[in-house]
Amino acid sequence: MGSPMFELMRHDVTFPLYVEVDEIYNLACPASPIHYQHDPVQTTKTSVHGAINMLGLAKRVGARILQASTSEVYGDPVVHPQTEDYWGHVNPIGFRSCYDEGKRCAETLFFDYRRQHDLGIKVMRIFNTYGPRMHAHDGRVVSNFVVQALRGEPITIYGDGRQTRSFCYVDDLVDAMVRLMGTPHEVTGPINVGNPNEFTMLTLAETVLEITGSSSDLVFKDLPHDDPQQRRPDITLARESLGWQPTVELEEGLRRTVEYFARTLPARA
Ligand SMILES: O=C(O)[C@H]1O[C@H](OP(=O)(O)OP(=O)(O)OC[C@H]2O[C@@H](n3ccc(=O)[nH]c3=O)[C@H](O)[C@@H]2O)[C@H](O)[C@@H](O)[C@@H]1O
Repeated sequence: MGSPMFELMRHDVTFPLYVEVDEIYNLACPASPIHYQHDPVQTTKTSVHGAINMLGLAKRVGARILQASTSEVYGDPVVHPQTEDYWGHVNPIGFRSCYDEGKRCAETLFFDYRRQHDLGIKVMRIFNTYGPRMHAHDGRVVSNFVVQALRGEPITIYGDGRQTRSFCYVDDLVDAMVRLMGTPHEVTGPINVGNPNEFTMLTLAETVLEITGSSSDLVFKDLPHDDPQQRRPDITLARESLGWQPTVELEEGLRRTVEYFARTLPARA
Protein backbone atom coordinates (compact mmCIF):
# COMPACT_ATOMS: atom_id res chain seq x y z
CA MET A 1 0.00 0.00 0.00
CA GLY A 2 3.02 2.26 0.45
CA SER A 3 3.85 1.90 -3.26
CA PRO A 4 3.47 5.06 -5.36
CA MET A 5 1.77 2.80 -7.94
CA PHE A 6 -1.03 1.99 -5.49
CA GLU A 7 -4.23 3.97 -5.73
CA LEU A 8 -7.22 3.55 -3.45
CA MET A 9 -10.59 4.76 -4.71
CA ARG A 10 -13.81 4.77 -2.74
CA HIS A 11 -16.61 3.93 -5.17
CA ASP A 12 -20.12 2.45 -5.04
CA VAL A 13 -20.26 -0.35 -7.63
CA THR A 14 -23.95 0.29 -8.26
CA PHE A 15 -22.69 3.24 -10.35
CA PRO A 16 -20.46 2.82 -13.43
CA LEU A 17 -16.72 3.13 -12.96
CA TYR A 18 -14.24 4.36 -15.57
CA VAL A 19 -10.67 3.24 -14.87
CA GLU A 20 -7.92 1.43 -16.77
CA VAL A 21 -7.22 -2.01 -15.28
CA ASP A 22 -6.08 -5.48 -16.35
CA GLU A 23 -7.81 -7.52 -13.64
CA ILE A 24 -10.95 -6.99 -11.57
CA TYR A 25 -11.74 -8.83 -8.34
CA ASN A 26 -15.41 -8.10 -7.67
CA LEU A 27 -15.80 -8.68 -3.93
CA ALA A 28 -18.34 -5.90 -3.36
CA CYS A 29 -21.32 -6.83 -1.15
CA PRO A 30 -21.91 -7.13 2.58
CA ALA A 31 -21.40 -10.81 3.48
CA SER A 32 -22.78 -11.09 6.99
CA PRO A 33 -26.47 -12.09 7.14
CA ILE A 34 -27.33 -9.34 9.62
CA HIS A 35 -25.63 -6.73 7.45
CA TYR A 36 -26.97 -7.85 4.08
CA GLN A 37 -30.50 -8.09 5.50
CA HIS A 38 -30.32 -4.57 6.94
CA ASP A 39 -30.90 -2.96 3.51
CA PRO A 40 -31.90 -5.90 1.29
CA VAL A 41 -32.78 -3.79 -1.74
CA GLN A 42 -29.32 -2.26 -1.73
CA THR A 43 -27.81 -5.74 -1.28
CA THR A 44 -29.48 -6.99 -4.46
CA LYS A 45 -28.47 -3.81 -6.27
CA THR A 46 -24.86 -4.27 -5.16
CA SER A 47 -24.73 -7.80 -6.56
CA VAL A 48 -26.74 -7.22 -9.73
CA HIS A 49 -26.04 -3.61 -10.75
CA GLY A 50 -22.52 -4.06 -9.38
CA ALA A 51 -21.95 -7.09 -11.63
CA ILE A 52 -23.36 -5.24 -14.65
CA ASN A 53 -21.09 -2.25 -14.03
CA MET A 54 -17.96 -4.30 -13.37
CA LEU A 55 -18.62 -6.59 -16.35
CA GLY A 56 -19.15 -3.51 -18.50
CA LEU A 57 -15.83 -2.15 -17.30
CA ALA A 58 -14.09 -5.49 -17.99
CA LYS A 59 -15.55 -5.56 -21.49
CA ARG A 60 -14.53 -1.96 -22.23
CA VAL A 61 -10.90 -2.35 -21.15
CA GLY A 62 -10.45 -6.06 -21.98
CA ALA A 63 -9.80 -7.02 -18.34
CA ARG A 64 -10.19 -10.41 -16.73
CA ILE A 65 -12.82 -10.41 -14.00
CA LEU A 66 -13.27 -12.61 -10.94
CA GLN A 67 -16.58 -12.80 -9.11
CA ALA A 68 -16.71 -13.56 -5.39
CA SER A 69 -19.75 -15.81 -5.48
CA THR A 70 -20.87 -17.89 -2.55
CA SER A 71 -21.94 -21.22 -1.15
CA GLU A 72 -25.28 -19.46 -0.61
CA VAL A 73 -26.11 -20.11 -4.27
CA TYR A 74 -26.78 -23.69 -3.06
CA GLY A 75 -29.30 -22.40 -0.48
CA ASP A 76 -30.28 -25.00 2.14
CA PRO A 77 -28.68 -27.83 0.17
CA VAL A 78 -30.16 -31.30 -0.21
CA VAL A 79 -27.01 -32.53 -2.00
CA HIS A 80 -24.12 -32.99 0.42
CA PRO A 81 -21.26 -32.18 0.06
CA GLN A 82 -22.01 -29.55 -2.56
CA THR A 83 -20.55 -30.00 -6.02
CA GLU A 84 -20.51 -27.22 -8.61
CA ASP A 85 -23.09 -28.97 -10.80
CA TYR A 86 -25.72 -28.84 -8.04
CA TRP A 87 -28.34 -26.16 -8.90
CA GLY A 88 -29.24 -25.50 -5.29
CA HIS A 89 -32.30 -25.18 -3.07
CA VAL A 90 -32.94 -21.47 -2.64
CA ASN A 91 -35.99 -19.59 -1.36
CA PRO A 92 -36.54 -16.79 -3.91
CA ILE A 93 -38.69 -14.61 -1.62
CA GLY A 94 -37.20 -15.03 1.85
CA PHE A 95 -35.04 -12.85 4.10
CA ARG A 96 -31.80 -14.30 2.70
CA SER A 97 -32.92 -14.05 -0.92
CA CYS A 98 -31.45 -10.59 -1.49
CA TYR A 99 -28.01 -12.14 -1.04
CA ASP A 100 -28.57 -15.64 -2.46
CA GLU A 101 -30.54 -14.56 -5.52
CA GLY A 102 -28.41 -11.44 -6.02
CA LYS A 103 -25.30 -13.61 -6.17
CA ARG A 104 -27.06 -16.16 -8.38
CA CYS A 105 -28.12 -13.42 -10.81
CA ALA A 106 -24.54 -12.10 -10.80
CA GLU A 107 -23.34 -15.57 -11.85
CA THR A 108 -25.92 -15.53 -14.67
CA LEU A 109 -24.61 -12.17 -15.86
CA PHE A 110 -21.02 -13.41 -15.76
CA PHE A 111 -21.83 -16.43 -17.91
CA ASP A 112 -23.96 -14.40 -20.34
CA TYR A 113 -21.11 -11.91 -20.79
CA ARG A 114 -18.87 -14.87 -21.48
CA ARG A 115 -21.26 -16.35 -24.06
CA GLN A 116 -22.08 -13.02 -25.73
CA HIS A 117 -18.72 -11.24 -25.50
CA ASP A 118 -16.17 -14.00 -24.74
CA LEU A 119 -15.12 -12.15 -21.58
CA GLY A 120 -12.41 -13.68 -19.36
CA ILE A 121 -14.58 -14.60 -16.36
CA LYS A 122 -13.66 -16.49 -13.19
CA VAL A 123 -16.48 -17.39 -10.81
CA MET A 124 -15.47 -18.56 -7.34
CA ARG A 125 -18.00 -19.94 -4.84
CA ILE A 126 -16.64 -19.07 -1.40
CA PHE A 127 -17.53 -21.11 1.67
CA ASN A 128 -17.57 -19.50 5.16
CA THR A 129 -14.27 -17.68 5.29
CA TYR A 130 -12.91 -16.15 8.51
CA GLY A 131 -9.76 -14.77 10.04
CA PRO A 132 -7.96 -11.74 11.47
CA ARG A 133 -9.30 -8.29 10.49
CA MET A 134 -12.93 -9.32 10.64
CA HIS A 135 -14.97 -6.59 12.28
CA ALA A 136 -15.88 -7.21 15.92
CA HIS A 137 -19.51 -6.47 14.94
CA ASP A 138 -19.41 -8.46 11.70
CA GLY A 139 -22.15 -10.71 13.06
CA ARG A 140 -20.96 -13.96 11.50
CA VAL A 141 -20.40 -16.90 13.73
CA VAL A 142 -16.61 -17.07 14.10
CA SER A 143 -16.09 -13.42 15.05
CA ASN A 144 -19.20 -13.47 17.26
CA PHE A 145 -18.00 -16.50 19.25
CA VAL A 146 -14.41 -15.25 19.56
CA VAL A 147 -15.43 -11.76 20.68
CA GLN A 148 -18.01 -13.13 23.12
CA ALA A 149 -15.51 -15.61 24.58
CA LEU A 150 -12.82 -12.97 25.01
CA ARG A 151 -15.25 -10.62 26.72
CA GLY A 152 -16.68 -13.35 28.95
CA GLU A 153 -20.12 -12.76 27.43
CA PRO A 154 -22.55 -15.60 26.63
CA ILE A 155 -21.88 -17.47 23.39
CA THR A 156 -24.98 -17.10 21.19
CA ILE A 157 -25.88 -20.42 19.58
CA TYR A 158 -28.68 -20.08 17.03
CA GLY A 159 -31.09 -23.03 16.96
CA ASP A 160 -29.82 -26.21 18.59
CA GLY A 161 -26.27 -25.66 17.30
CA ARG A 162 -26.26 -28.90 15.33
CA GLN A 163 -26.24 -27.17 11.94
CA THR A 164 -22.88 -27.46 10.20
CA ARG A 165 -20.47 -25.22 8.33
CA SER A 166 -16.98 -25.74 6.86
CA PHE A 167 -14.67 -22.86 7.70
CA CYS A 168 -11.91 -21.61 5.42
CA TYR A 169 -9.02 -19.51 6.75
CA VAL A 170 -8.65 -16.22 4.89
CA ASP A 171 -5.05 -16.77 3.67
CA ASP A 172 -6.08 -20.02 1.99
CA LEU A 173 -8.93 -18.23 0.27
CA VAL A 174 -6.72 -15.40 -1.01
CA ASP A 175 -4.22 -17.94 -2.35
CA ALA A 176 -7.02 -19.69 -4.30
CA MET A 177 -8.33 -16.37 -5.62
CA VAL A 178 -4.99 -15.32 -7.04
CA ARG A 179 -4.49 -18.78 -8.55
CA LEU A 180 -7.92 -18.67 -10.20
CA MET A 181 -7.25 -15.24 -11.69
CA GLY A 182 -4.05 -16.64 -13.20
CA THR A 183 -5.73 -19.58 -14.96
CA PRO A 184 -6.08 -19.75 -18.77
CA HIS A 185 -9.06 -18.18 -20.58
CA GLU A 186 -10.95 -21.48 -20.80
CA VAL A 187 -11.12 -21.80 -16.98
CA THR A 188 -14.28 -19.96 -15.94
CA GLY A 189 -15.55 -21.87 -12.92
CA PRO A 190 -17.84 -21.88 -11.10
CA ILE A 191 -15.39 -23.38 -8.68
CA ASN A 192 -15.91 -24.12 -4.98
CA VAL A 193 -13.29 -22.75 -2.61
CA GLY A 194 -13.45 -23.71 1.03
CA ASN A 195 -12.18 -26.10 3.63
CA PRO A 196 -14.11 -29.38 3.46
CA ASN A 197 -13.73 -30.11 7.19
CA GLU A 198 -17.24 -29.75 8.58
CA PHE A 199 -18.19 -28.77 12.14
CA THR A 200 -21.37 -28.17 14.10
CA MET A 201 -21.79 -24.75 15.70
CA LEU A 202 -21.65 -26.48 19.09
CA THR A 203 -18.22 -27.90 18.29
CA LEU A 204 -17.09 -24.49 17.05
CA ALA A 205 -18.22 -22.91 20.33
CA GLU A 206 -16.41 -25.56 22.40
CA THR A 207 -13.22 -25.11 20.38
CA VAL A 208 -13.33 -21.32 20.81
CA LEU A 209 -13.85 -21.72 24.57
CA GLU A 210 -10.92 -24.12 24.76
CA ILE A 211 -8.55 -21.84 22.83
CA THR A 212 -9.50 -18.68 24.69
CA GLY A 213 -9.71 -20.40 28.09
CA SER A 214 -12.99 -18.51 28.53
CA SER A 215 -15.74 -19.64 30.89
CA SER A 216 -18.55 -18.00 28.90
CA ASP A 217 -21.91 -19.80 29.02
CA LEU A 218 -23.73 -21.01 25.94
CA VAL A 219 -27.13 -19.39 25.31
CA PHE A 220 -29.56 -20.68 22.70
CA LYS A 221 -31.35 -18.19 20.43
CA ASP A 222 -33.85 -18.54 17.56
CA LEU A 223 -32.49 -19.94 14.33
CA PRO A 224 -32.51 -17.23 11.60
CA HIS A 225 -34.95 -17.67 8.67
CA ASP A 226 -33.83 -20.20 6.05
CA ASP A 227 -30.55 -20.89 7.89
CA PRO A 228 -28.91 -23.77 5.95
CA GLN A 229 -28.75 -26.99 7.98
CA GLN A 230 -25.52 -28.28 6.49
CA ARG A 231 -22.75 -27.01 4.27
CA ARG A 232 -19.55 -28.56 2.99
CA PRO A 233 -17.74 -27.94 -0.28
CA ASP A 234 -16.60 -30.65 -2.64
CA ILE A 235 -13.26 -29.14 -3.71
CA THR A 236 -12.19 -31.76 -6.27
CA LEU A 237 -12.34 -29.15 -9.04
CA ALA A 238 -10.19 -26.65 -7.09
CA ARG A 239 -7.61 -29.35 -6.40
CA GLU A 240 -7.50 -30.33 -10.08
CA SER A 241 -7.67 -27.00 -11.86
CA LEU A 242 -5.87 -24.74 -9.34
CA GLY A 243 -3.58 -27.29 -7.67
CA TRP A 244 -5.01 -25.82 -4.48
CA GLN A 245 -6.16 -27.13 -1.14
CA PRO A 246 -6.50 -25.49 2.26
CA THR A 247 -3.45 -25.56 4.52
CA VAL A 248 -4.72 -23.94 7.73
CA GLU A 249 -7.07 -26.12 9.76
CA LEU A 250 -9.74 -24.73 12.05
CA GLU A 251 -7.86 -24.87 15.33
CA GLU A 252 -4.82 -23.04 13.96
CA GLY A 253 -6.98 -20.51 12.13
CA LEU A 254 -8.98 -19.87 15.29
CA ARG A 255 -5.79 -19.39 17.31
CA ARG A 256 -4.66 -16.70 14.87
CA THR A 257 -8.10 -15.06 14.92
CA VAL A 258 -8.24 -15.12 18.73
CA GLU A 259 -4.76 -13.60 18.86
CA TYR A 260 -5.92 -10.79 16.55
CA PHE A 261 -9.05 -9.97 18.54
CA ALA A 262 -7.22 -10.24 21.87
CA ARG A 263 -4.80 -7.59 20.58
CA THR A 264 -7.31 -5.24 18.95
CA LEU A 265 -10.60 -5.47 20.87
CA PRO A 266 -11.29 -2.21 22.66
CA ALA A 267 -11.83 -2.59 26.40
CA ARG A 268 -15.51 -2.46 27.29
CA ALA A 269 -16.63 0.87 28.74
O1 LIG B 1 -19.59 -17.87 3.70
C1 LIG B 1 -20.54 -18.39 3.14
O2 LIG B 1 -20.44 -19.47 2.59
C2 LIG B 1 -21.84 -17.65 3.07
O3 LIG B 1 -22.60 -17.90 4.22
C3 LIG B 1 -22.78 -16.97 5.23
O4 LIG B 1 -23.94 -17.35 5.92
P1 LIG B 1 -23.85 -18.31 7.17
O5 LIG B 1 -23.17 -19.58 6.85
O6 LIG B 1 -25.21 -18.42 7.72
O7 LIG B 1 -22.85 -17.50 8.12
P2 LIG B 1 -22.88 -17.13 9.67
O8 LIG B 1 -23.74 -15.94 9.92
O9 LIG B 1 -21.47 -17.08 10.09
O10 LIG B 1 -23.60 -18.37 10.38
C4 LIG B 1 -23.09 -19.68 10.39
C5 LIG B 1 -23.94 -20.52 11.31
O11 LIG B 1 -23.72 -20.09 12.66
C6 LIG B 1 -24.92 -19.74 13.27
N1 LIG B 1 -24.64 -18.61 14.20
C7 LIG B 1 -24.26 -17.40 13.75
C8 LIG B 1 -23.94 -16.38 14.62
C9 LIG B 1 -24.02 -16.62 16.00
O12 LIG B 1 -23.76 -15.74 16.86
N2 LIG B 1 -24.42 -17.84 16.43
C10 LIG B 1 -24.72 -18.85 15.57
O13 LIG B 1 -25.06 -19.98 16.02
C11 LIG B 1 -25.89 -19.39 12.15
O14 LIG B 1 -27.21 -19.57 12.53
C12 LIG B 1 -25.44 -20.36 11.08
O15 LIG B 1 -26.05 -21.60 11.25
C13 LIG B 1 -23.00 -15.59 4.68
O16 LIG B 1 -24.26 -15.49 4.10
C14 LIG B 1 -22.01 -15.22 3.65
O17 LIG B 1 -20.93 -14.61 4.29
C15 LIG B 1 -21.43 -16.26 2.81
O18 LIG B 1 -21.51 -16.00 1.46
